[in-house]
Amino acid sequence: MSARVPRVLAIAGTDPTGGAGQHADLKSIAAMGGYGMSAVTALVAQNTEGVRSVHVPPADFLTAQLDAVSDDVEIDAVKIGMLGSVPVIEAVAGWLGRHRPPVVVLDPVMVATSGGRLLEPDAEDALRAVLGLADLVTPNLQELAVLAGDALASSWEEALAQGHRVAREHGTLVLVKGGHLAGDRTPDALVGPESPEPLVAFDGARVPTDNSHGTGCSLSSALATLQVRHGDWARSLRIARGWLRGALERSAELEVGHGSGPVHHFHHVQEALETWGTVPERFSDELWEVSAPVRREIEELEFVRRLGDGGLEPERFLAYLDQDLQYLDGYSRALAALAARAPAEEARSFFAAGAVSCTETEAQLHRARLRHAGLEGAGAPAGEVTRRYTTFLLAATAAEPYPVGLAAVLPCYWVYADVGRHLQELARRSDAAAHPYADWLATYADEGFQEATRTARRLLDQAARDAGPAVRERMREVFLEACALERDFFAAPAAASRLPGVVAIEYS
Ligand SMILES: Nc1ncnc2c1ncn2[C@@H]1O[C@H](COP(=O)(O)OP(=O)(O)O)[C@@H](O)[C@H]1O
Ligand SMILES: Cc1ncc(COP(=O)(O)OP(=O)(O)O)c(N)n1
Repeated sequence: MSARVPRVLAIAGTDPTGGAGQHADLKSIAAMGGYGMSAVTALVAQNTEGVRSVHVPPADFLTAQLDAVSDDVEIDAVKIGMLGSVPVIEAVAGWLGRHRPPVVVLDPVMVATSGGRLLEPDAEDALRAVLGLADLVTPNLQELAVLAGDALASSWEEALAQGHRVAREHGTLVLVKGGHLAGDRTPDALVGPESPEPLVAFDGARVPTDNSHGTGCSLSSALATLQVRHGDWARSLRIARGWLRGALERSAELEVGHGSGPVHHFHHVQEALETWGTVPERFSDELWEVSAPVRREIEELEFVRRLGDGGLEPERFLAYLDQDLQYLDGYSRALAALAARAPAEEARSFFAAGAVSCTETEAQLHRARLRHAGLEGAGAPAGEVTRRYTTFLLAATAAEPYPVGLAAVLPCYWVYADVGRHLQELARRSDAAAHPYADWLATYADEGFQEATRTARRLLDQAARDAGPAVRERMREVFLEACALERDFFAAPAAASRLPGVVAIEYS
């Protein structure tokens, strides 16, 4: 199973009421955990009661949309819906010839259930001719009959036989769908070219609802997304069917339109949304808000601006590194003290690992860089700010309640990560041909560091939930004090003291 978010492109028509076409596709892709994109084949004036008119933009313009996406984005899957006309089919086939993504699902849309034609009659042959470009074709019963060149199947067995014929003729998988069967069952089956026996078949009781607008669109785009994740059509279909069933069952909650309404694509996250409304705001959000002025001051510091645009003198950078190395020594001890006092295993392991990483990973990086510049680490005495900051951290983590100690160490994760993002942005905007600190700035963006910041923040929120008002107030004070010390630390390399071996570098 792939853990990456599937990037799925829907090539389809529109539905301004949001229930079918690419609107349904985008919702379904997102509901299945994918990132949805869409290229418009046709603009359809329709609602839950029917199709009023169709406008098909020039096929060249569709090609331009498709190229714009594929020139920029790696596409994991494509879902093709309404194509409408021969030139559009040819444009999509031409593009697929140039950029075939790993998964292609084709829903051969011909007629909306509400009645309107969505494929010109003379385009049926052209549509048949491109079926072989897809990995999976998902016709409803009427579309299946047209593709098979047969009358509408009057039984499920007949539908399966038609599905097998289409699969064999075009060398693709066919999903035979029972949504339009008479009766109270809605089976679906995957049929391949080799055997008339379905590869997998599912059955279920029909959901008693008229809200089935866009079920075919939704199912096919969900399948495209899930297939990227699982690489197994049977598994993807089982998951998609379960989800779609819930979407049909909860469709009445939407109250959209007077006809056959849309399904509830996000029924499965509804509960989470309801809970979100009642979850108290995170304490860390409050801390972040009150620290905004200090963070702005940090961004405006000359040292930060010059580090970002690459114009910082190397000596000042080395002096900063030297002090940071000494700071790391104190920070590592503070994290170890916090680990010792952490009430639960997760926090204990997290801060203990942080203490080790300070000495084993980060300090080594600093030392290597200083060595590269001909300096051994910790050349200058600890500056006044370095001493003040580390003393403060050690006192907070050793002598104050655990939540307060946590509030003291958090800015070094969080403010540093935030400054890092700002520095990266400055570096992107700078016109320094070769940014002298690019590799250093890249370490700020390291995903491991960002993840550690998120964990530290979550642990603080946990600790704040269990703390009384007095401790929370103290957490606020200490957090702000640590932010101010972060600011002073970034400001210090502009001031005075001497790093041995470096020309007149001063550090306060
Ligand atoms: N009332 C219903 N209850 C349960 N499943 C349904 C219902 N209507 C459609 N489905 C399911 O929705 C999916 C789309 O099927 P179908 O309606 O046949 O296609 P289309 O929307 O393309 O006309 C299929 O998986 C089908 O089994
Ligand atoms: C723009 C557009 N594309 C496809 C359809 C048909 O949707 P489908 O999912 O096949 O479901 P029904 O609405 O026909 O049941 C559409 N209406 N519009």
